[in-house]
Amino acid sequence: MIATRPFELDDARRLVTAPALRDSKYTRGVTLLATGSEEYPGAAVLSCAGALAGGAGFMRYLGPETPTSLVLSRLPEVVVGGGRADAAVIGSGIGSARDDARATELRELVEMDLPTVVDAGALELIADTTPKSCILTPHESELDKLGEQLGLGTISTQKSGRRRTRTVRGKQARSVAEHTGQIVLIKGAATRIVTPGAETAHLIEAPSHWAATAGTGDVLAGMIGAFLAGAAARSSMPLTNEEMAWQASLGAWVHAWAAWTAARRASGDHITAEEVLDAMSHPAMAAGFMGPIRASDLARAVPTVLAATLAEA
Ligand SMILES: NC(=O)C1=CN([C@@H]2O[C@H](COP(=O)(O)OP(=O)(O)OC[C@H]3O[C@@H](n4cnc5c(N)ncnc54)[C@H](OP(=O)(O)O)[C@@H]3O)[C@@H](O)[C@H]2O)[C@@H](O)CC1
Ligand SMILES: Nc1ncnc2c1ncn2[C@@H]1O[C@H](COP(=O)(O)OP(=O)(O)O)[C@@H](O)[C@H]1O
Repeated sequence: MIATRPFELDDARRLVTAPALRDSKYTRGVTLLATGSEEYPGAAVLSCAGALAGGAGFMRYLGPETPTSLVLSRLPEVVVGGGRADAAVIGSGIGSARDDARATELRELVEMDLPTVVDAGALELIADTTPKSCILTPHESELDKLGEQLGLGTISTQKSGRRRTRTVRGKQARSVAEHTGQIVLIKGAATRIVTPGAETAHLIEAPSHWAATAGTGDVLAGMIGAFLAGAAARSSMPLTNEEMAWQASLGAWVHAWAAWTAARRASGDHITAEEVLDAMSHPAMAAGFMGPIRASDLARAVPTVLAATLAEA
């Protein structure tokens, strides 16, 4: 088992910032999203919703006609078209990045010195590019595929029991991180963030399992993009791998608590930021009536989690 360090409320408190007097939409970070496709237009909306919920100062969306008009009709805050950005999110809702009309732009983003979340169909670009400043966000089967493309073997053949699968998955994420030099965030009930060269991975154990529904990974990718853009815009130097990994971990932690908050709201209860803070302070005791959520419910709960995190300690 690789060594892990749980990501906790105090870590989130250190990382989440509120806008200050001199801030503008640009200083809060510009996020570029090249997500969604004619096949999966909904993922474009969900990833943009994740970025907006995470507090993006300015969002650009680059994509084909159907997802573009869907994004504009659902989220008029988003500006359509490419342009200067502090971070990017690519691949969510793209079946195959190699076959996508944006393939050239996607490859450029993978190889640029720009913090970039590489999700779903864009993961297939990693094996035949020279990636730089990327956070790879595979789920288990995408990690397996990526390992295979990189010549590192698969995990599916080695599955035997939950604990063994987790161990093997952690090792596989570590070898992809070391081989590519990029950060790997492996999604699941437990999410791990592995940084190349770092001994310890960050670990987020979800306080509920209601996030296990289609589209929540798209929300996560967008939210991490917004966090990266904010951190990059605040910094006078390019973000280090370590700083990027902290933002990815923050994204996974906020996402897990947003799922918890949305599931509590599904019971009909009005859950305040104060109650969320109480649950986050004593995660082992977090309880209450819960019910099914949609990915968009999760995105809507993100601002409450951020408000709870920003409360005075
Ligand atoms: N609203 C939107 O627009 C949405 C768009 N989305 C977008 O869709 C794209 C494809 O993403 P994806 O994760 O679904 O695909 P993929 O990487 O192939 O993994 C497949 C995994 O599922 C499993 N599996 C398959 N069928 C199964 C079954 N019947 N019952 C059980 N398991 C089954 C299969 O397991 P296997 O059988 O291979 O072991 C494998 O583990 C991507 O771009 C994403 O962003 C999503 O975010 C959703 C919302
Ligand atoms: N059993 C579970 N418990 C808690 N969280 C889960 C569970 N299963 C999946 N998740 C979370 O839900 C999200 C699913 O992402 P992903 O697999 O990319 O789905 P999609 O492509 O449909 O968006 C991830 O953030 C993952 O950590």
